[in-house]
Amino acid sequence: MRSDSLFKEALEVLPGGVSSPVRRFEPYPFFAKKGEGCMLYDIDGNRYIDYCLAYGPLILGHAPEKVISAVCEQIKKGSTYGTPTKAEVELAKLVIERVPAAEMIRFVNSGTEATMAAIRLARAFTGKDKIIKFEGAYHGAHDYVLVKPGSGATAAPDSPGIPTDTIKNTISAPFNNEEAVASIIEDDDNIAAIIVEPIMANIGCIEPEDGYLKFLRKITSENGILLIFDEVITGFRIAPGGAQEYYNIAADLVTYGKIIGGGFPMGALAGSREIMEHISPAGDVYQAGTFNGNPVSVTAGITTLKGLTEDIYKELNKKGEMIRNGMKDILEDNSLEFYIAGLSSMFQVYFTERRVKDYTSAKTADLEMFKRYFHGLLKGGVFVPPSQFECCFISAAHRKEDLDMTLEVMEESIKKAIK
Ligand SMILES: Cc1ncc(COP(=O)(O)O)c(C=O)c1O
Ligand SMILES: N[C@H](C=O)CCC(=O)O
Repeated sequence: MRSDSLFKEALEVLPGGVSSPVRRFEPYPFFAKKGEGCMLYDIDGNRYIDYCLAYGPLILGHAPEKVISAVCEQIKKGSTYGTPTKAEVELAKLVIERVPAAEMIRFVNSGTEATMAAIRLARAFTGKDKIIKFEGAYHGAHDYVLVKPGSGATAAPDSPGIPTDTIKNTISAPFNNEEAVASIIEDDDNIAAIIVEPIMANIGCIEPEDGYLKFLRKITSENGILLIFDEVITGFRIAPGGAQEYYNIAADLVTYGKIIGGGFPMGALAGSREIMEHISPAGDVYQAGTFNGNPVSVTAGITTLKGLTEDIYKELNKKGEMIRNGMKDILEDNSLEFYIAGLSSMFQVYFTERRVKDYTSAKTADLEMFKRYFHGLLKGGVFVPPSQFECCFISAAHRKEDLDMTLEVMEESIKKAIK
């Protein structure tokens, strides 16, 4: 069966034909058959150089041998136990070694669960109710954070079904704007936490301006507010210690997902002992999960973190530079207005004359042009996330020849996309 027919069947049984909204694109999404290294294969016989990488977790590429063999060994011994395991302790130590501000960690099943638990913990710890999040930031699909969100919810924000009583505790602010945050805090002494994606990767890819994260650190510390870094994407991607290491800032709480599970479902929240010991059963902030610390995901996480050597980070940075510089050259040669964003192994292009620094400037991008660019890439065998408001990722499995080929396809697709 081909993707077009399978999509018709899927529409009958899955809302919108997919299991997560971002996966849908027009006229129909391709259905994956297998992934290998940096390549993704569909059931129609096509092969794509993959820069979506399942929206970030696959930093070592698809099906890395060491991860797969460790997971297979684990599965033979059981898939879940409902008891503690030695592996959880090992993974906790691996994270804590890499992230100095993390002294304890709770494993959960997704980034959504991680941010939900972190916000509850911050509220309990501070005795305050409200949170500040940034416009266009995405922290998962739960009620506390679906206010001016990014990712798939950019098109239809502020989902129905969320009580107004919940939403009133979530204040959204423009990113990279010190005055906006300062004035919210000045007017309201009931703020428990600021939650921030240190690099906003769910509205494309937006970096913090110089000093912005330091400003957030300072204003939160001075006002008894916890600073939560949502590192579901940046964690273990831009440096072993994530954005905290990259920007040299210690957050009070940090949330993880994606890479920490080595391609299997997992999330986590971490922080100082003083804060984390409020989580049940050490403390009374309830957090629980049948699959928390699942041994299969934990095994994949351990193998992945151990595989992320210094050399791999250096290579990832180089590959990112190569793609970003190559794209700049192509766009300049074609006299297009554009903004190339990203660092390390993250990148995105916006077809706009504006410098993209927040939700409002990101929204000035030409979305029709992006659509044509996306379809051109797909036709040429390159898969990036189908939305302007997602980030592209490079893995350790991408080789120089894959990047060269990608730039050729990008050039062709951009030429065709210009109207
Ligand atoms: C920054 C960020 N936080 C939280 C989430 C939610 O993670 P998950 O999809 O694993 O629930 C995501 C992605 O989905 C994310 O990019
Ligand atoms: N942008 C989201 C995560 O980073 C995409 C994943 C999803 O919601 O399916």
